[in-house]
Formats: sequence, C-alpha cells, structure tokens
Amino acid sequence: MYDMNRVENAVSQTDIKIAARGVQVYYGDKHALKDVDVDILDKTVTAFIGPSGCGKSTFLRCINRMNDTIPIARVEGKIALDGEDIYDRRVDPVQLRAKIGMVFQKPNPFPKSIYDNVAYGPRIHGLSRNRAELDEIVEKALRGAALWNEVKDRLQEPGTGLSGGQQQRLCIARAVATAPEVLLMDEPCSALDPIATGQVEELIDQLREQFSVVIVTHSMQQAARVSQKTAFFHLGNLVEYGETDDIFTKPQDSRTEAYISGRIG
Ligand SMILES: Nc1ncnc2c1ncn2[C@@H]1O[C@H](COP(=O)(O)OP(=O)(O)OP(=O)(O)O)[C@@H](O)[C@H]1O
Repeated sequence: MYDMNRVENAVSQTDIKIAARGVQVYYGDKHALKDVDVDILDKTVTAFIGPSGCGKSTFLRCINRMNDTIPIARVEGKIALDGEDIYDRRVDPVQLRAKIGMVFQKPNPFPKSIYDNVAYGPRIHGLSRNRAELDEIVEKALRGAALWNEVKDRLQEPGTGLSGGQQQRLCIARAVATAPEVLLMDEPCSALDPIATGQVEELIDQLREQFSVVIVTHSMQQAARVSQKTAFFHLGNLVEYGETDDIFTKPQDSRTEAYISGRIG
C-alpha cells in the first residue's frame, strides 16, 4: 500500500504542485482508477509507469480535467493545484489547461502555420497586446522547445510539414507558449525515432527548471533517464511512488519488483 508519510517526510509542503487525494475514475461501470493519493512536486519530472491499461493515462487526464471531455468518465476525489481544487465549479477547464498543458502520444499540430500553432494559445488567452509581443512569445516558446533554429526561416509554412520529431517539439512549444505551471506528457516519444527521442528527453530535462513535468512512459529506461520521481500503477492502483532511483533499485512492493524485472507487463 502506498504510504503517505514517505512523501510528506521527504519534501516540504511548498514543493508540492499537485496534490491528489482519494481519486477514483469510473468509465461507466468500470472502476479504472482506485483511490489514488499522490503529491507531485514542482520543478521535478515525475514518471508514471506500469502495464498497459493500468490507469496511467486516466490519471494524467484527471490532472488537467481532460476526462471532462469523455462523457462516460466520472472522477471522484480531490486534486489541488497550489492548494486550489481544480474541480471546483468556478474553475474554467480551458483556463486550467493553459496552466496545465498537455502533449500527446502522436504529434498533433493544427493544420496551420508553424507560427500560428504556437500563437494559438497566447491569442485565445490574450497574452499579448500587439504583434511584436506575440512574435516574442512565439520565438521564446520555440527556443524553449529547442526548435527555433530549425524553423525560424519558415514560420509561415505548415506545422504538418515538419518531421515527426519536429512536430512533437512544435506541440511542446505550443504547450509552453501559454506559460504553463505543469506540463503533462502522454508517451511523448512513442512515435519518434531514437534521435528525436533523445532531443525530446533533453528538452524535458531543461523544462523541469521552469515547471513540473509529468510523463507517462512505457519505457523504463526513459523513466530512469528523465525522471526524479516515479509512480508505479497496477490494475488501477498507485502501488508505489518514490525517488526514481529507489523504485528501480530497491522497490518496496513485490508488484513493482515484478514489473521492473519484466515479470509482469
Ligand atoms: N475512454 C474510455 N472509455 C472506456 N474505458 C476506458 C477509456 N479510457 C480508458 N479506459 C479503460 O480504463 C483502463 C485504464 O486505461 P488507461 O488508458 O488509463 O491505461 P494506461 O495505463 O494509460 O494504458 P496504456 O499504457 O495502454 O496507454 C483500461 O481498462 C481502459 O480500457
């Protein structure tokens, strides 16, 4: 069973960005996520690992209310961002998703120019007063996503014309452009080749200096490379959460041990 005290002893309260308590998710009758408690830290990469169908993506989607868009999904429990309940009736999910950005498995740029892909969020959230400010935001986001040098001379070309790895970095730039506090990534490298994967992993490490990053990954090597904290999910339960090094070298739960040694999965 997950031991709350371990987390609370390890960090000071101010480091906690997202606090989840008693989170349950049902899809119709299916109980997909069972009583999840976890504290996700600021300026830290947290990896969610576990066998297929164990609820990693379901929990990730709870953190920015993406499950609201799935009619049969029902979420119970509490998730707070900086102590504020994100499921409070007064919270606008669109505003919330600007603060808690998301990058998906398959790069999904809009059918728009590279510039407009990145400018989209800042425009709808009114983050710039004029074109010069918007240009600045777009450049900063593309630099932040390590893509600027590759695209600066073709900002008006379609985002869909970039390579897969570039498209994924464009999607990261799009998420970063609204100055999020948390970035959620659902298997962001699964459609990428090893070189593009390496670039995105390097980027994740840089992004952690600015905000909290949560990444769902099927690759234990990737979790070990990019994350400082790891959460292991199994059959809808958060079985174990701790320092990535500890999870991989001295797991406390036999199910975690079985998964990392390749016996379940
Ligand atoms: N939109 C949905 N409608 C119905 N059931 C769903 C839906 N999304 C997920 N589920 C179910 O909830 C459970 C958890 O799924 P989830 O996608 O969160 O797992 P996961 O750990 O991310 O899996 P994977 O690693 O394969 O992506 C699974 O049994 C899945 O079939």
